[in-house]
Amino acid sequence: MRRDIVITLEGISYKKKRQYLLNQIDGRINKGDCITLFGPNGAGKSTLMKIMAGLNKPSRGKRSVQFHKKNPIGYVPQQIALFDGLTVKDQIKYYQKLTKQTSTDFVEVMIKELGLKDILNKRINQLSGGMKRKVNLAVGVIHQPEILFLDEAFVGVDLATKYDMLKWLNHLNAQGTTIVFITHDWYVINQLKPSMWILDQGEMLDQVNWNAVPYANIKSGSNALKKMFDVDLSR
Ligand SMILES: Nc1ncnc2c1ncn2[C@@H]1O[C@H](COP(=O)(O)OP(=O)(O)OP(=O)(O)O)[C@@H](O)[C@H]1O
Repeated sequence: MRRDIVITLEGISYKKKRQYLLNQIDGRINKGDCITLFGPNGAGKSTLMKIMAGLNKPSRGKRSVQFHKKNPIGYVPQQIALFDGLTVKDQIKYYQKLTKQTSTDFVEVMIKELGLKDILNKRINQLSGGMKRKVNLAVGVIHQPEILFLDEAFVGVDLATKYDMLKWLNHLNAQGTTIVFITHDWYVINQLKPSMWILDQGEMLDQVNWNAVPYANIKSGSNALKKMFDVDLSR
């Protein structure tokens, strides 16, 4: 079955201070895809994600999008962007209003699935780092985006919290939300079962399914990238 294309990237390059941070990246994201941008520190993952999300303009190349909603993108940044003094409940209400999300059903299901009920009346500055990540995810998807970008959304999250977040993401993906994420966590990759776009030093080396990692073409990659693959294979 042919699925709708959401984003197409053709020959995307990104230059900063005469240095190419991304070089000739091609790719296609279809509706309902789950994709991880994978590679060592400094590979260019966050830079590429920002271009995909329309937050950065490429120096060269073309990004085409086919969106259907008015507010199609959800972007959960590495930095937690919440108001310290607000309660979780008020935080959710604030973003609900801001994004004109009128489906209280969706918000209720999210609160239940993400396990936010017990912390609704807590202020953000009373929450642990992992709990803040959960709330950060909740506000990032509150408007039911067509495509969700997650830049290292699981840093410092314990396994129980991760379980809730992954269950919710799998649920959204099964409902048709396209997901693109960055993580250094193999557990997260194994749970979300994504296609892996393997990046190193601004180059796209291969695109493989998560369970075809042993066959990925990383020959021209750095030692750092090779070590990352060794870690997986020796588990
Ligand atoms: N504004 C900028 N000016 C100059 N260099 C930059 C800028 N932003 C990023 N870089 C450089 O571009 C490269 C890619 O950065 P990017 O944050 O995209 O990598 P990443 O793969 O997401 O890394 P990490 O896993 O550490 O988050 C790095 O070498 C970084 O130092």
